[in-house]
Amino acid sequence: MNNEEQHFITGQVERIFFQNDTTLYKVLLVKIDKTDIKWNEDEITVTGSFGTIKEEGSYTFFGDIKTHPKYGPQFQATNYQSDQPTTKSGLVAYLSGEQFTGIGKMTAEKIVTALGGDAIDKIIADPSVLVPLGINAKKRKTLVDVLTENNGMEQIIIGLNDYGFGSTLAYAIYQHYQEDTLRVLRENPYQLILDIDGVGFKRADQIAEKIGIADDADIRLRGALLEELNQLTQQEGDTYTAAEPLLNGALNLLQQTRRTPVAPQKVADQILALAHDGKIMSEDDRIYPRSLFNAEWQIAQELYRIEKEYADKQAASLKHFETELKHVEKRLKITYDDSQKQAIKAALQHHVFLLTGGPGTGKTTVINGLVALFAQLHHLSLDINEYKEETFPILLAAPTGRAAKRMTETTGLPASTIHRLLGLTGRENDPDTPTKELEGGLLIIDEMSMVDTYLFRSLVRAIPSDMQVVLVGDKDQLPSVGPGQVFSDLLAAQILPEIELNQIYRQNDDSSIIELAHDINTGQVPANFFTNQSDRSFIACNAYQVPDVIDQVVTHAKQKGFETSDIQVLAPMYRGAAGIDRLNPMIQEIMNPRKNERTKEVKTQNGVYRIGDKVLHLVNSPDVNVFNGEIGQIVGITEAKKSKHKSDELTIAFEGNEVTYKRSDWYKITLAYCTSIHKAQGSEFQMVILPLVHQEHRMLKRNLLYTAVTRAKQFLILIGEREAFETAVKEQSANRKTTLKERLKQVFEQSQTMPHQAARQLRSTAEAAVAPSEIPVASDDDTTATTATTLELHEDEDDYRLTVAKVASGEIDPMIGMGTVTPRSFM
Ligand SMILES: Nc1ncnc2c1ncn2[C@@H]1O[C@H](COP(=O)(O)OP(=O)(O)OP(=O)(O)O)[C@@H](O)[C@H]1O
Repeated sequence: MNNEEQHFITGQVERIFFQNDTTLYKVLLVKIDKTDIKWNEDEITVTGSFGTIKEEGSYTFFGDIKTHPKYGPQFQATNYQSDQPTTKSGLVAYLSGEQFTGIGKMTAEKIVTALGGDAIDKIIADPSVLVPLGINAKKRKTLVDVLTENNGMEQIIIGLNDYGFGSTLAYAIYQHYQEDTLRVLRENPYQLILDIDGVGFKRADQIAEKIGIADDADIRLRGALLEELNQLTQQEGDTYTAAEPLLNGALNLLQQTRRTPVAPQKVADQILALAHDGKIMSEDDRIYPRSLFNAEWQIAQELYRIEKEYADKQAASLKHFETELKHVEKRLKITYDDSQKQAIKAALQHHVFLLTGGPGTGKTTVINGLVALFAQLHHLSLDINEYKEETFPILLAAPTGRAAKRMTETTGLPASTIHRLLGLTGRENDPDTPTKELEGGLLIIDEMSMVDTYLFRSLVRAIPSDMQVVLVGDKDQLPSVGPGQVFSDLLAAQILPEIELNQIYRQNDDSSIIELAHDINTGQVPANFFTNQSDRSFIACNAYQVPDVIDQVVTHAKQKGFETSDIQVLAPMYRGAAGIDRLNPMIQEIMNPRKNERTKEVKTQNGVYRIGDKVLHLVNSPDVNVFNGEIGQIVGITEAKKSKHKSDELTIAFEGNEVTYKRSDWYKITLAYCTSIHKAQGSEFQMVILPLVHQEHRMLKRNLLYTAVTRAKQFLILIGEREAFETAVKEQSANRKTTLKERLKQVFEQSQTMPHQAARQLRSTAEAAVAPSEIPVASDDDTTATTATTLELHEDEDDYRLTVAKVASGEIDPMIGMGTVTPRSFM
């Protein structure tokens, strides 16, 4: 319960105005019997998280009156109880009601006469009380089932309300544990950290404290360690960490929530215990979340399986490669250079082949030639209409919707996201979710640099051993948002055949952008970097001047006829004077201002949305075929009173796809006039405007700048501080900590297999980490003392955006499940 003053309303539910099927949130109209609030009418709207609510049922709601900005005063319930009928007639009416199929008034009367006013409690406690009443087994079963279901769920929801969970989380928790919910919460609330997306250590610890779990209880220390291990790997994109940061981080987390120091030795003991139980894995001085440890091994083993099983099989006969390729060249009107030819040949000869190259080096051109030649050699038609019953034998996929669409456009063949290909919804909590097995002869994956460890593991598992696989990407681009750097590890291992294309083709005399990108990659600031060219320019200014300069540039571009979709501002961070949050509303005012009183707009805590606004989708939603990073345009606004769902709605057009978002879905979108560079991976724009300033020095890395620059098709406008650009060119992007390369070597060269227990050297590592001088112990007046690692911002700021959006929309409670967001994120 919260600490605010609690009031109550007892009454009958007259109508359920609204209920959300995927949360427990409901809006009810209640006829008041009794209350301690001042209210002049006999009805009131009550909102809150409830289990099954029956119209005409009698309930007591606890909470307080709150004024909703739109709907006015309502009673916001933090908890409730069902006032079961206790009068004889009330009970009879209830038990002979619709939900008790087959129970008539006579039977109900018989029960109430025999068992009295607390008949329901008696039946739930011991169903055999019905036997002497001569009620047949079928009816007895109905009675017991319906009563336990109604009451069981109700008790659990009431319990969850008691712990302060909002409707979305309460629903997720109930869905996961069902009737075990309250037992899990009582026995080990920290279990929720592992099982429920959105519950973090702090939240679980509040519950644990309430139910008296000791400061140094093993489960508490383990909860902190597991959360810290996940945070450390997720934030940095690593697949493992070391004992020392893990121990320090966990100690810090433990101290932050309860302020009582815990002996480092006790926490170190729990690292050992977790490793012993196989909950975390360790090897040498590395400590892995179990799922990532397994995923790296499985990737290596699956690739080995594919390679080995294929070795005996006959690859396509390449006797007449040159002649066959000539036909293809003629048809595609191209002459492949030597390395492109080699790439096509190698892809046809090998089972798994890696192709990398910078922008404009002909990767797509090679894919086209490969597809054509593969079809020619296997006598396959590339006309999709000829495959009515059978699956199309060439599978093309990319990690994002937009990259998949580009593949379709450039090859003329169907391409999908990897998620779609595998039948994943993107909402899977468990990275180990089983997927479909793939069918076909050739699989080509583009934009491989964006594929993370988990997704790649799912992909390779689904590949049958008679399928050839070609992985295409640009190794110098930013790595995936999720953990790992799969593509660069695969290349670095030098186990699988690979070719790098170096010759730049997409270039004419006027274009200097691609050349610039390649220069950036060498780590040299080119002499003409800050000199204006026909297709790019540099405007020097400091962080505080950036918005003004962008204002002028965008206004000018609009006057010149550039459309909203042509102009893309890309920035490294959300916050700061030159950050995305500052720039988006400003550009919105230029590109899509409020024209007059009648212009429709809806307000959110993050600003306003209008028809015509460019918006970014922040999560994967395969159910509506919209993916993380896709940009759409608002084409409709429907007010709640006119909408079927009684919620304000936005209709957004994505390429060839219109989707309606209820207000509760708005956390999935944000304005997209300016987006993060990470979100722009896999997309290209006519004009890219790129502000970089020194304030963002943590983010200024070569691969970030390279990725941003390579998004520009026609014009590139660099804005900001010279030294920020110079830093970005010079700062080699730090490699992520991963061991996929080693696993590949272990499996391919030494025939090793994944060990079941890897706690070998952990004891000494964990003990060594317990060096008291290195452990920050917050003093009483220093609740913010923390290690550098936990306060560092995530390289991928997009997690921040999603979390803030969720908080703003009420989807998540700001106190819980902060994910990668740290306290500083909210400053
Ligand atoms: N051998 C070649 N001869 C002539 N033109 C070529 C050759 N190879 C590629 N090109 C042309 O160069 C341009 C870029 O090629 P392509 O799109 O295949 O590169 P890419 O590596 O896929 O680029 P990006 O990664 O930027 O999409 C295309 O216009 C293509 O027709």
